[in-house]
Amino acid sequence: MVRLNLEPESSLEEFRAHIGRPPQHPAYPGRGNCTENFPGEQRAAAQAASLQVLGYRSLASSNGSGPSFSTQDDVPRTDGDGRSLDERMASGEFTDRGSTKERLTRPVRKILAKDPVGPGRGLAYQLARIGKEWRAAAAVRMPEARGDIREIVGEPVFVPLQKLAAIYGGVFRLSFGPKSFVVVSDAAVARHMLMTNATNYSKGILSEILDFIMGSGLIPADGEVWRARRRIVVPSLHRKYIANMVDMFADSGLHGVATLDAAQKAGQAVEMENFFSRLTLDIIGKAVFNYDFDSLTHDDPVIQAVYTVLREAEYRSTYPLPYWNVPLLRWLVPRQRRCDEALLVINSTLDSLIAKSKRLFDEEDQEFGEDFLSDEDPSILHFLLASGDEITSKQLRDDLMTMLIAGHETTAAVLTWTLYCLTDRPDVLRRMQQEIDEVVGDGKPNMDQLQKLRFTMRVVNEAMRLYPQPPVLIRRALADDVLSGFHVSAGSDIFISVWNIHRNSGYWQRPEEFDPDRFLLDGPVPNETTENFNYLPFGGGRRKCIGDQFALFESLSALAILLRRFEFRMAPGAPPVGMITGATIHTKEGLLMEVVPRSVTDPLDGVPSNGKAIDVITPAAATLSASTA
Ligand code: HEM
Repeated sequence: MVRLNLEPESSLEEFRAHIGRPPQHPAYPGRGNCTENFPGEQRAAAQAASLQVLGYRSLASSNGSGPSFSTQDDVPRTDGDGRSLDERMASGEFTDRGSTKERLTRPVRKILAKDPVGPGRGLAYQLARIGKEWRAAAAVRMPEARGDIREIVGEPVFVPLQKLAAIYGGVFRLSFGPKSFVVVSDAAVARHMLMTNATNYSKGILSEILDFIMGSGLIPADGEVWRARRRIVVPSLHRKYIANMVDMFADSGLHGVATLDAAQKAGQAVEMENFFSRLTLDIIGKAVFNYDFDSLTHDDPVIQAVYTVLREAEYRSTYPLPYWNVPLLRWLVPRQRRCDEALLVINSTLDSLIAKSKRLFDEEDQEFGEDFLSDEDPSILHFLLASGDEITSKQLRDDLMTMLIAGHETTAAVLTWTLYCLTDRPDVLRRMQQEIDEVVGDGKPNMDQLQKLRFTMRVVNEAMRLYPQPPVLIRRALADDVLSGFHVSAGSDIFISVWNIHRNSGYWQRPEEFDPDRFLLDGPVPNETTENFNYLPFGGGRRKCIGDQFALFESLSALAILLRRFEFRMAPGAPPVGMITGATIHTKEGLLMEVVPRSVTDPLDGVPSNGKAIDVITPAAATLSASTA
């Protein structure tokens, strides 16, 4: 049961008037309409309309007409009085009411003003004057939504944040009792935090949550440790390394083809989120430490351990009480014991991989070029060892673990949501297949070919706009700052909602629509710079993703291989896809698809190839309907 009590602290209209902005918020044009000069009911209706504009794409149900798209619960969450958040917002309940003190003293002022004799009227006048000051003070305070932490526990957090941003604007405070966060949905503010004034922001809560798993790896690290590690790790993903990896991407993709073939022959639908999770785990294992999880074929304790800690990190990021910091509870609570056991499995596996790589490196007896590439071990681990950096095993483990996690579920989520976006856009799918047929055909896609898949790339770019992974970036202010005119104190925790920025009708036309053509085919591949920080799929500034090129080539390769060989349709009776949040956006019920071999004619020689895979490495074994969670 959701108990919403999100009460604004100051008046947005007053704020806008105060700083002389037009009443229509530039980032949320719908807002201006719904709050300006409207009596209550009209305002409520206008708010409802603006929520619809910002609301969710509601696709038809999955039985043949596409999956339905829902929030965490398919039934709208309701308050104690039975009303949903949407209904309560539409009723105008959250609309700003200026200063609370002014509001509370207003009835007294009115009574005093009726005093026929002088003193009451004098007091009323004084109260009115003070009330005006209170209202003026409220107008420059950051808008504030107050609530109950339970409202967002278990719900995809970016969903209520989008609704609240529609009311409170591009920068507002979200408070739960004594805890509060600043929510940023404004591209200019994001640019300020990520680039112009990036040194003022640390990873804050994220470092605290990820400490048990990534230690001082690049994602949670801050300050000098981060600077030193970034300088050393970034060169490991150089262009020659990625070119080297492209062949491995193709081999893994073809391994995936064999798995899908087997599922299809057995008449089984395939849960594609799970499939992509396994495919990208296999790829990142080889890329980072030359380890073949082979999770497409089987489950083993290491894979289980990886998922146990991943889910634990997600659980901790939304659980209000960090009881796992209490040693006794950590031992008493079964899920915490399981997590500790999983960490032991992972750490000892990583330690033995590091030892093996060191051994190989010592035996190699060869001079490396600047790229430190080795045929025997082309991994990032080898690079880090060969580049001669003095590094502790613990730091090495933290770096590897960070890249394993950063590069795995993000790419899996991008592929999952790309495929999802295609489920009701056969026209887009056909154009991709045509491009893939012409450029790659049945072979293994190489780097040159992948670079020519310009339309396929735009499809991935657009899927990352609609489903950014992660949907929210987390920061903590190290010193006081001013965001969009509002004072933010040192120590404030801040969420940059990439989801909101990517779906903002002030930045994007028809923001809820999947439209790969919004990015010009002959233009540059869109990124935060080309799109003026309205588009942040890989973040921006000095903490920008270091694996963006790796991930884009990996995604293109997987799509080129799979879409050449198969048609993907929602499986009959598949549950609604839904969304839940973790570090990335997960489906709620999986993306259950029917996989049908594709019949194609090779555009080069006109011979039907039936899209058969060349060089299938391993016969398929896994049934991919089991959840990895
Ligand atoms: C499509 C896949 C991927 C997406 C969407 C993605 C997204 C992101 C984003 C948004 C950030 C910035 C986080 C922040 O500012 O708080 C980030 C950082 C990072 N990513 Fe990626 N990533 C992907 C793939 C990869 C891969 C394949 C690797 C490694 C091989 C990787 C390694 C990292 C690392 C190490 C950081 C931290 C950089 C730093 O703080 O200095 N990512 N990623």
